[in-house]
Amino acid sequence: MKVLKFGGTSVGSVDSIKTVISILEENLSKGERIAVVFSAMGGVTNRLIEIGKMAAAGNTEYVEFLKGVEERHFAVVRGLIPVKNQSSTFAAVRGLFNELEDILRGVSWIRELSERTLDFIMSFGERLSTLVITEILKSKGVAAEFCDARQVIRTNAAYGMGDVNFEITNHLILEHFAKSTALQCITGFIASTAEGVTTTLGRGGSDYTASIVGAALEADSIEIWTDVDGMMTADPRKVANAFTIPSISYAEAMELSHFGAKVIYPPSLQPAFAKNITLKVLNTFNTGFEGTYVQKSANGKEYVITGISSIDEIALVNIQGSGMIGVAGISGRLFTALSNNAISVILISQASSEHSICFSIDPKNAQKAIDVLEKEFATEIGLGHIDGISVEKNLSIVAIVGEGMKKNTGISGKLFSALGKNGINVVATAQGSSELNISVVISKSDLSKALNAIHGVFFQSETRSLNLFIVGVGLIGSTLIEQIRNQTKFLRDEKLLNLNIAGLSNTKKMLLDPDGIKPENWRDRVMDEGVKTSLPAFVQRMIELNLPNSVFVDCTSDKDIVQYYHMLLDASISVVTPNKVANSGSYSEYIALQRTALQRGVKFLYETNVGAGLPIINTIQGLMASGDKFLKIEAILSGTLSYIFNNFGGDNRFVDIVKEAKAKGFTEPDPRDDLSGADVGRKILILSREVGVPLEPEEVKISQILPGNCLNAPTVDAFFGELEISNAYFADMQAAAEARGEKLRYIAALENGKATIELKTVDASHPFYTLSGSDNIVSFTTERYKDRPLVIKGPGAGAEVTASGVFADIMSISSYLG
Ligand SMILES: NC(=O)C1=CN([C@@H]2O[C@H](COP(=O)(O)OP(=O)(O)OC[C@H]3O[C@@H](n4cnc5c(N)ncnc54)[C@H](O)[C@@H]3O)[C@@H](O)[C@H]2O)C=CC1
Ligand SMILES: N[C@@H](CC=O)C(=O)O
Ligand code: NA
Repeated sequence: MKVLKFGGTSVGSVDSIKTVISILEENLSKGERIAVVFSAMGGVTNRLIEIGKMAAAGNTEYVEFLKGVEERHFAVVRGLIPVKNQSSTFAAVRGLFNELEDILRGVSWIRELSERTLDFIMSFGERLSTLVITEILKSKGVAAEFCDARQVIRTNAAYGMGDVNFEITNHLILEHFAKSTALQCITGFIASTAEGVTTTLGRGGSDYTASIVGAALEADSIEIWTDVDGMMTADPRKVANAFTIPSISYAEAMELSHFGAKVIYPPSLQPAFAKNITLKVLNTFNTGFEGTYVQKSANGKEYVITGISSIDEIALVNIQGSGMIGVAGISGRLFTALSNNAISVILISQASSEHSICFSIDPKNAQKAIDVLEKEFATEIGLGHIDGISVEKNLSIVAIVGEGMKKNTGISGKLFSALGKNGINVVATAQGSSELNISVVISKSDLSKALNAIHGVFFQSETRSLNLFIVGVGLIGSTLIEQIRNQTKFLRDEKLLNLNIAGLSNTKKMLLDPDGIKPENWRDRVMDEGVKTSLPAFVQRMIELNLPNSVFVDCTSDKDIVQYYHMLLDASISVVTPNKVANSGSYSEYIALQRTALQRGVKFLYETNVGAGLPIINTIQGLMASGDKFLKIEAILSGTLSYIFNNFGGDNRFVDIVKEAKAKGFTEPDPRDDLSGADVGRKILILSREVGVPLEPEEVKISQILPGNCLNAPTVDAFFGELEISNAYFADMQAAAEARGEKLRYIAALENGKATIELKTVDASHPFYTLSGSDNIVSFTTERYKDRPLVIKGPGAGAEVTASGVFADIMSISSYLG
């Protein structure tokens, strides 16, 4: 025997009822004995309540509303019963509506709607839907019988939530089913008292009916047909990556539902659980899908936790005082007082110091809880043994649930680290000794971020998302987006990582879209949908969006953008940038950014500040962390100048080589920054700081290679004009070096705490002699690399190598966030 139950949306329209009929026919065709329970058509119960209230208020418009309800049922009859068989069903439906109209007329006359009357009015929902579907089945030749559950389910007279008398009910059900072999179509949700007065079963009522019937008949299974793909790992409206849980235990289902999962209401399934009946949650609108099995013990678990649940809005009450330490009975009195006042407690936490107890409740009970407790502990408060009672609102609870917690260690570590890395503060926490659930109380504004971050770390085999906000889409920014585009498939398939570009800004327009801006059409979208660029608004919006795993990518050379880094890091948003401005300002600024990132548990990464994609900063940080000491750095740190000195000579004009370097994307947005030595100055300054020498910008000694007229040119155009007329100056310099068999090299050095940059000539024996293209070279002499320095060499400027360095920084954040 199998019991099937179809919910409101499953029986809500002609089309969905067609599917229901075919599901039933398929079961019958297998020769399986089944019984079926129906809810009212979707929305009808609420409509009937509304109609009842309108009638009680003397609002005669209820008549129109009732017509609407009637029409929905008529439409089903017209749509699914052959014309020749329709009239008797129309008459039966009309008969029920006549009865309902009479009652409502009475309600409107007396202007009173008791719980008892409301139960009776609501009963029409299930009676109508079940009647109509039974007739449809009969018209198709199925031996079906309408079963009014009021004949077989007995409750007391607690209207709105009747208490079932199982002894009598089980007996009545068995007796009823012994009488007939026809398919029983049972009205969900309703029951009656011994006197025959109609009652209802409360929340999850039709599931309860199925569960009561299934348990009484000792069914092999119960199928709950609903409008979603079973129970999900998290609320799919909040977590886009949520997926169906294939198998879940009764206990887990209970825990998840306690924390708000609405697909099934396990307390109503208790009778079935008690008889060990397997439950399946299936989707009428996706019949091929496996759905969720709910069983005594879940099998084949792939993940250590089963699901994540939450309560959107709770209040946290805290009671504390030195007089509570070691005093027995305080918590007993506390919770008794709450219980006597019908205040339900959702979560309790007490530190072992016994100095305080906090618990969470529905916020609508917050004031009542304070009043009750202030009264209960008036004496202790008066004596100062209890400091007082405080309430914090705008909080949410997130709970991870799963039997896997009993067997595995490190689960709470993983939970708290996911929260920590996303800057989510945990206000209170509780773990039951059943080890089935760990709950955390957090700020309501962090709820969606927390759910997504936690879901990401626990359901690893699903794709994780990193949310990128890219400002500046010039050479490096646009190349980065292109690289992301080319890697999207690889990262998704091989690394289970989704790089979601959630924001983009150029100097004119900006666009933020948490659902992602595709790298294929970002230009069009920013142009068409973007709004006028405002950096403060961009940053503000990012912080408001509060997406998990957010990364701000600054691909500008803007000096003012840096002021936002603090704000971003402080909001637990990582920052990745090739822009050197932040790290080459004052030392205090540099160190403050490092500290903020550290404190907030996020990353500030800038490998491309020096040598573009070459692993220079990472190498230093690795050596420093492992205790090496830097004695000397010698380096060529300008891709532009390297390119110039590698290619200038012969018939080439200096100005043309500079223009070539610019065209190849080696120069700074303003090439004067390269030729003036300013860019190299920033780089050696950053290296100094990384190796622990706290220099200020003005302490870097830069010797100029440019003649005064070029150096002082007011605009980029004027600068190129001056270069045109200064060719001889550079040509002489180059020729002199060549004559000696040497090459011009602009070398930065750090030694004995002093940073210098000089134009030198080197002969063939010098390690810096053989360079080509935009090569950078860095030589580190350290205590460990003393006799033979550690050398890093390669292209140190250009779109591809720089963008890939930025990309690598982004990837290292993704592995950090796990
Ligand atoms: N080109 C290279 O080889 C390397 C460049 N870098 C650094 O990368 C950064 C970008 O360089 P490129 O892409 O070559 O320069 P670029 O000039 O091509 O791109 C910078 C873009 O940022 C935009 N921008 C400036 N301020 C902005 C703001 N407030 N909001 C939105 N957009 C803004 C500009 O309009 C421009 O489109 C610079 O900081 C540079 O120092 C670092 C290493 C190597
Ligand atoms: N303009 C810079 C680019 C890298 O930082 C250079 O030429 O090295
Ligand atoms: Na680098």
